[in-house]
Amino acid sequence: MKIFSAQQIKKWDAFSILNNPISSLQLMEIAAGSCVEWIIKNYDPAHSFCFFCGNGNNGGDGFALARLLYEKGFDVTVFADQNKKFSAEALVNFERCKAISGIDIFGFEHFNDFSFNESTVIIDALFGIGLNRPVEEATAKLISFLNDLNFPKVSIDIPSGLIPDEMIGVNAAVFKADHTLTFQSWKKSFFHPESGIFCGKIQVFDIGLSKEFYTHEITNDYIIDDSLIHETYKPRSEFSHKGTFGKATIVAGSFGKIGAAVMATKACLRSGSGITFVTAPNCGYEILQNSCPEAMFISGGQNYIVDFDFEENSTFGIGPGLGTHPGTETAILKFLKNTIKPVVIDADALNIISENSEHLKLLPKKSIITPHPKEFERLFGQTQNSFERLRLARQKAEELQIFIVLKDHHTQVITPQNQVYYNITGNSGMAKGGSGDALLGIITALLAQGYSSQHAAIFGVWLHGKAGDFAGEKFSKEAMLPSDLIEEIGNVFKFLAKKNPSD
Ligand SMILES: NC(=O)C1=CN([C@@H]2O[C@H](COP(=O)(O)OP(=O)(O)OC[C@H]3O[C@@H](n4cnc5c(N)ncnc54)[C@H](OP(=O)(O)O)[C@@H]3O)[C@@H](O)[C@H]2O)[C@@H](O)CC1
Ligand SMILES: Nc1ncnc2c1ncn2[C@@H]1O[C@H](COP(=O)(O)OP(=O)(O)O)[C@@H](O)[C@H]1O
Ligand SMILES: [K+]
Repeated sequence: MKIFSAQQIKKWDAFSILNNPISSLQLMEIAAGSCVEWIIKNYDPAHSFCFFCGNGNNGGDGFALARLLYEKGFDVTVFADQNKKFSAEALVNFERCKAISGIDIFGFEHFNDFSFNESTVIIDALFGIGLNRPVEEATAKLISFLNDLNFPKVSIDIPSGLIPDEMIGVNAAVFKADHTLTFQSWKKSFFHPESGIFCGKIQVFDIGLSKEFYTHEITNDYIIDDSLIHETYKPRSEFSHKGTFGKATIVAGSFGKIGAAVMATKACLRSGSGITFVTAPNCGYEILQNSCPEAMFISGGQNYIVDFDFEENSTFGIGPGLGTHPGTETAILKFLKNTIKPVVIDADALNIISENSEHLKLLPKKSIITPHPKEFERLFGQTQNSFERLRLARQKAEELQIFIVLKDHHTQVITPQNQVYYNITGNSGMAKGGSGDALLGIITALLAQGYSSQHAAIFGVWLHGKAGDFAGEKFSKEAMLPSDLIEEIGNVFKFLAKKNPSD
């Protein structure tokens, strides 16, 4: 699914109004109507709703929603600033609200005296995607007051104070929602940790904006959604043999970190690799042969890897638990000098590369690197925030002609063509040592099976997150282990096969 900027979303609204038999006011009514449906499903009529509406169209959504909820029998109170000019659509909906005697409307100055009760739900319709300057002091105070109240909080379209495409300022006033009910598409700031933290759970409602605009409007930002995955996933042909699904070699482990090699190898085996090798130090021999009997062991040293050979037919995934011993460093750099085939690189292999910027040039074109934010910083330098980090990643992916998998809550896959794919599977149960090792194994297996680097990276992060979600459901986010995630990979493939009409 494409992600558009705030400017593009405004163009999309305008295009839809111009080319479809629909007015701006009708769009607002549809938007408010979809919020009502969600509220009815989630809150019983004993709840009372307290609206905070701005003077733009986001406020207009709020007024329309307040009226529709009142008509459904909910208790509704509205706060708004009648001294400031409303947008045309906001004014119409404000007047419609005002005409209903059962809806009390107060000025913002009265928010302090209002008696909120236990059943209150706060609706934030102060600012939407039209915020174009920092929130003024009085409104910032209101937002801070509301944030301190211990009631459920719902934002309309975007938490007020967030900028849809950019980093927020230091100490910016932002409404902290439990739920964000957004229209037509995700906004970029929902994915980034500094701003995403304000959104709570996100619901996206289709309000019927033009499909023609969506098809033709150009963007470089995408969400990895189910339809993209179904297009990417290649079911296995029954007329096949182990050679059909490639050879993968995991290079991992050192004394005390053989577990990393086990997890990467198991994840690789579970993700469909035809023939799997693991190059590890001898101290891991028995552990690996016992835990991953399907994988063939290749010795790379005694307690850490000091040598391993390039093998033309194999796809290499290198890094988990390697350590950064000078012998290992020499082995990794020698390998990279001798290979031209795309490789998957993570963890200590990235740390070794980051010691000298010249090493980056050894990465074969179309390789996939999977840094977490700290590893990214070691490789490419410090950035002030995740938006800036992403900009730098785009630049580096293009410069080096590699794919960067920037790991995060919403991991980003950055292509050499300057595209960004945001992942929306995965959960905080994966914030545990070992999750990254599993990801390396998954991506290596997909690349070995003939998926392109782009597809292996995109499908890999989605699969990893989805398996993490399945494991979280089974064991809880607290208790789930990266090993449980690996065990769930099979259920993700079953889920895909079920949805695939050709199967
Ligand atoms: N038909 C449609 O288009 C649909 C639109 N929809 C809804 O409209 C929302 C976008 O509405 P919007 O563009 O009117 O702006 P909004 O987000 O309400 O912003 C506030 C307005 O206030 C102003 N302002 C800006 N910054 C400010 C500040 N710091 N402090 C004070 N004032 C500030 C600024 O005006 P200015 O003062 O610059 O003239 C701006 O116009 C969108 O998020 C969705 O909810 C849906 O109904 C679907 C159909
Ligand atoms: N809160 C979270 N939400 C979603 N995914 C997460 C979260 N925390 C971690 N992950 C995922 O888990 C993996 C962690 O990788 P990494 O930091 O390299 O761990 P390690 O090297 O310890 O195995 C990444 O793929 C990351 O996206
Ligand atoms: K809002």
